[in-house]
Amino acid sequence: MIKITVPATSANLGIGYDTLGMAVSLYSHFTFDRADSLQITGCPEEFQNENNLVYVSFVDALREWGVDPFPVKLHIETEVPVARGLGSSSTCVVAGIMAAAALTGHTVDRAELVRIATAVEGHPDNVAPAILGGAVCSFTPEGDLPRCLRYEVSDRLRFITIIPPYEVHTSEARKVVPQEVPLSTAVWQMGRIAGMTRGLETGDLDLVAAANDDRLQEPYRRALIPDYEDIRRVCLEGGAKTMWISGSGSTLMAATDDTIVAKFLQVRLRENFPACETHILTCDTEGAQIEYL
Ligand SMILES: Nc1ncnc2c1ncn2[C@@H]1O[C@H](COP(=O)(O)OP(=O)(O)O)[C@@H](O)[C@H]1O
Ligand SMILES: N[C@@H](CCOP(=O)(O)O)C(=O)O
Repeated sequence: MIKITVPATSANLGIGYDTLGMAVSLYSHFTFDRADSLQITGCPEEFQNENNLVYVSFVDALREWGVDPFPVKLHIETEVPVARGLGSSSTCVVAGIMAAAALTGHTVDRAELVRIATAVEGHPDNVAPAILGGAVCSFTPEGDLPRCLRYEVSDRLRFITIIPPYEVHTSEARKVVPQEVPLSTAVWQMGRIAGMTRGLETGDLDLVAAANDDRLQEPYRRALIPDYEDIRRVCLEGGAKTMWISGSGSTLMAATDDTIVAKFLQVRLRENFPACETHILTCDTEGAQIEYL
């Protein structure tokens, strides 16, 4: 039996649509064993069948390597909520591919994992940090494999994560993002992406806040999150330096370098938004892990 642990991810980091992402300290655990028939437990009933994204990714990876699919017993224990912008789908994709390798004795390195996972997920910004840990900037050169630039994130940073009780499905949230932008918008984004990665590395939250001013997706996606303005106000008044939509939402992520501010802000958020789940997270540095049980 094998156990695979995959961190949640905050994709985009506001400014880096489909490009930046960071692994955070919230985890999904998946145990797999060979079985006579497919058995899936620990997830909503609607996912307990062969269309389960973990199993679909498992089968895709096996086919990629020319191996016939076989049934497994899969148990899921997750802290990562579904359709809230914390990369639950990526945890499933990464776990399925890693399990396919582990149960067949196929050796895969992290680059191969990122390649297959990006093909399944459609964009690399969640799967790359889920696999590598840290913050990752990824892009795919024409006809080539995805390239991932991994950044250490300062361990002084805390990410106050506010998870509303409503879902935002990534497929829907992608429809509200304009498909074309003026050159001035492209220029606006480019320098800020470098500012965001440098600020996270050095723990310079003034730089992170200056860089976190997205014009590609956040102005359009706020409307999908009814509490966006109120939560942002409480976060900034409560001492956070900046806040972004995590992935495609509905989760919002605020940053501070002061653990006391983080705690006070969490209390204030819980009072003001009792229906929201809140966590104080750090950057996960390890990425996906496998254990043989
Ligand atoms: N435990 C799970 N088992 C199977 N599929 C899951 C599970 N968790 C999430 N998913 C899949 O991921 C989808 C949510 O993905 P998405 O809308 O991209 O949001 P997220 O930000 O959570 O990744 C679900 O609709 C489902 O297809
Ligand atoms: N770049 C994607 C990221 C989606 O992340 P998720 O965690 O919401 O699945 C996007 O912004 O659409």
